[in-house]
Amino acid sequence: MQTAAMSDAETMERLRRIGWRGDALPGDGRRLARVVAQHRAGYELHDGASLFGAQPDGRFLKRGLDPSERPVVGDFVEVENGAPPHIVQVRPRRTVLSRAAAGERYERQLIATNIDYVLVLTGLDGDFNPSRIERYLSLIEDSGAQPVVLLSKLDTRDDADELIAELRERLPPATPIHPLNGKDPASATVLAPYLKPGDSAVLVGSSGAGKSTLTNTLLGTAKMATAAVRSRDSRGRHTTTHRALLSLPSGGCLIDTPGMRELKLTGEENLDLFADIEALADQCRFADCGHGSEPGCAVQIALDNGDLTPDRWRNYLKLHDEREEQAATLEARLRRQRGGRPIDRPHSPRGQRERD
Ligand SMILES: Nc1nc2c(ncn2[C@@H]2O[C@H](COP(=O)(O)OP(=O)(O)OP(=O)(O)O)[C@@H](O)[C@H]2O)c(=O)[nH]1
Ligand SMILES: [Zn+2]
Repeated sequence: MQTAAMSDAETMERLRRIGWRGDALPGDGRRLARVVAQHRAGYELHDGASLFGAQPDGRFLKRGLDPSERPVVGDFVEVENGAPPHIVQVRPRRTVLSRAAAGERYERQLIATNIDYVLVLTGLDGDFNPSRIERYLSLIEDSGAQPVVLLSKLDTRDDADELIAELRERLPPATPIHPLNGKDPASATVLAPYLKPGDSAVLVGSSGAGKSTLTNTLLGTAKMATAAVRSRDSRGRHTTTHRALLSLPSGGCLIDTPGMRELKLTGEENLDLFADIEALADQCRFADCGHGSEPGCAVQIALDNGDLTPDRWRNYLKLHDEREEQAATLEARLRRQRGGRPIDRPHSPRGQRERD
């Protein structure tokens, strides 16, 4: 009995280092593992001790199954031993990062699950772009994961304080913002609260922002290839060799999948960060106000009296247009697929026309 209890405790300890927070281990000779990658040929799993390949059970392959029920990166799954091992069950997810996707019908595509913190990394160099950070935040909203904004390359800029202050003004007050030097271990210690045992984090941001550099600093070794940034556009080359799950010395883990790195807006993200502007637009005299020269336009009034800054309005329009464009592309594609019949559009933020 004693040995069995010991080995359960050890198993639990190992699983905790790859982000497991539950307490019940599966019986029936099954074991628990985490999905770290998905290939055409099957899944790559990690059980806290080693990586191994696995196939999904037949029921996951059934046609018509809601794709969100299939195992995805980040999932904790129960595995039955065999040659090869089989995934027989997906454990309940604590968070779900997803994006809109075009398929046979309009649906969400899962990017990763059981992520506690999304570390949104932006360089304080030419890469610095507050609107892009806002767009990342809108993607993370409703996922259950907490966004954390990281500003790298603090050491390269004398006027960083101004940029940071500007950003603090724009972002929701609860969003943590940490300026840092990704090459300096002392500077990266601000991340400790997000990388405790049982925590899962992902690092997202444009190429060259410093993801590999920061990851190496957190790992305490130079395991990932980093490339010199071309000075003209601050972009690095895509040199990261793919490793999906990294256990950090601090006890937490970092999930690093190509899908996460390519996190993009797709047309269904909500615009809650601009809820104040949406509320303003609802007050325009005309339900279909274009917010140009219409009489009684609440947006123009707010712009005139300074309640709304031109910058924020521009950002809103940019995000809005991007979203509309993506939704339209998606709609056109879906319409082609179903032979020209119109479909229900994803919810549009410009609902004024429906107002009476
Ligand atoms: N001075 C300074 N340079 C940094 C910092 N973080 C990253 N760099 C440099 O920026 C360049 C790009 O960093 P990477 O870590 O390769 O960027 P990445 O986000 O992983 O890029 P991809 O692999 O293309 O996605 C490298 O030359 C780093 O040395 C920092 O905080 N300060
Ligand atoms: Zn208006």
